[in-house]
Amino acid sequence: MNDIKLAKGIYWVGAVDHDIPPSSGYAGTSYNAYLIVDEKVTLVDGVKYSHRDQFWNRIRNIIDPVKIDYMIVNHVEPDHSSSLPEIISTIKPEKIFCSAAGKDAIIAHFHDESWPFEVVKSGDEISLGARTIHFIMTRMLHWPDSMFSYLKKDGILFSNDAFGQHIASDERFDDEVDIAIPLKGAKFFYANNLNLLSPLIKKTLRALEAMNLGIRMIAPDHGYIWRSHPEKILEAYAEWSCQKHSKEVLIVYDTKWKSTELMANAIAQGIEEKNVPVKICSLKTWHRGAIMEEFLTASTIVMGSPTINNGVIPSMAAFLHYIKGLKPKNKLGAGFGSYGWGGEGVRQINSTLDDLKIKRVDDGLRIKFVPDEAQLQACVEYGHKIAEATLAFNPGCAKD
Ligand SMILES: Cc1cc2nc3c(=O)[nH]c(=O)nc-3n(C[C@H](O)[C@H](O)[C@H](O)COP(=O)(O)O)c2cc1C
Repeated sequence: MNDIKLAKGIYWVGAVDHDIPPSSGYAGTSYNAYLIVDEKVTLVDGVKYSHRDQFWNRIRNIIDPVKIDYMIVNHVEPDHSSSLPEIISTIKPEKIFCSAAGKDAIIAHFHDESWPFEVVKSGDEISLGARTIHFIMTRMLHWPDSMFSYLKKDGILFSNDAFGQHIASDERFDDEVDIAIPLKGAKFFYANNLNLLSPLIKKTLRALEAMNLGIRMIAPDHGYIWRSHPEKILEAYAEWSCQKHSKEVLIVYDTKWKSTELMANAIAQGIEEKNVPVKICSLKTWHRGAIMEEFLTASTIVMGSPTINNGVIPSMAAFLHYIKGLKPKNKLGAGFGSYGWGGEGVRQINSTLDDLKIKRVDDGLRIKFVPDEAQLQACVEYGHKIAEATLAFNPGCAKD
């Protein structure tokens, strides 16, 4: 097993996981942990318990684990911390550095108050010998305990889940692959985990800039390490947290007997006729996470559902619930669907758009049972209207 070095004396000692259930919406991930060999040998974060063998083998390849003095816990979510009891009992660290909320969360997970906690706050520094670590609290990004650890001499920011990507790969660094690959993974991660925290992310990015740290590398807890292009992911986060988007429409729908599908296709035709890019995402084939990844940078969402039992079809109900939690801002929306009698489905879509303060094109388009030629033409014209509203929609950067 070859050592994977970020810089002299600084190693990746994480684990790659190809065994993620398809329900997650991504094919695999890595749990990134880091080892700094200095006078005080320091471990930054752990890995998921199921993948600890890879982690221990990597560490043993470099040093006897009992020689580790310090443990830093940047984030207590179990994919990084479920190996902690075994790590602590094996290495018996002199100190465990974490935030105040991190200490609470570690105790609430593992119920052992005797561990040698050393609570740190923003601006605190510890010396490892030749190197110094500077701590930056990033509360609620994305858990209350989250913090960054910045290795000053080497300019490496250990950023826990921020800037991460759920990708299982043989390569570890952004410069070993096409940069579009880690950026796409980071976009999925942001859209599905962080979008609701965008105001806080903007604030954190501003604070990081003001600190003028001279970051040379960003080492997240998942996916590729931003070794050569840290500026690319910082720029991407600045754009995503502003909820900047291109003029593009997503049609998200489901159908039982295909009438809503006929409507979706005709609406898409109308949008295309006005030269606005459009993607049709059937909830039967698209994972909600992939839809949110697209929606992060698309201006307009058009959601379609038949009315089933006085509401939307269950797959759309699940999607509306999901999108509500992620709080997209600065967007335009519309609803449509086929119905038999009451037609409440479109009203339910409208109500979610209103709750999210997504600007509605209008009250939506409903068609009784199966659309005929004239009704399909009305759908094409509805597509024209959505495209025109999209072209006229220029909201700028989202307000905090
Ligand atoms: C189980 C079931 C429940 C339904 N409940 C309603 C309802 O409460 N209100 C309504 O307007 N239509 C209701 N419908 C009728 C459908 O909305 C109608 O068949 C519609 O055309 C289906 O659209 P689709 O072809 O896109 O699936 C129901 C249909 C089914 C199969």
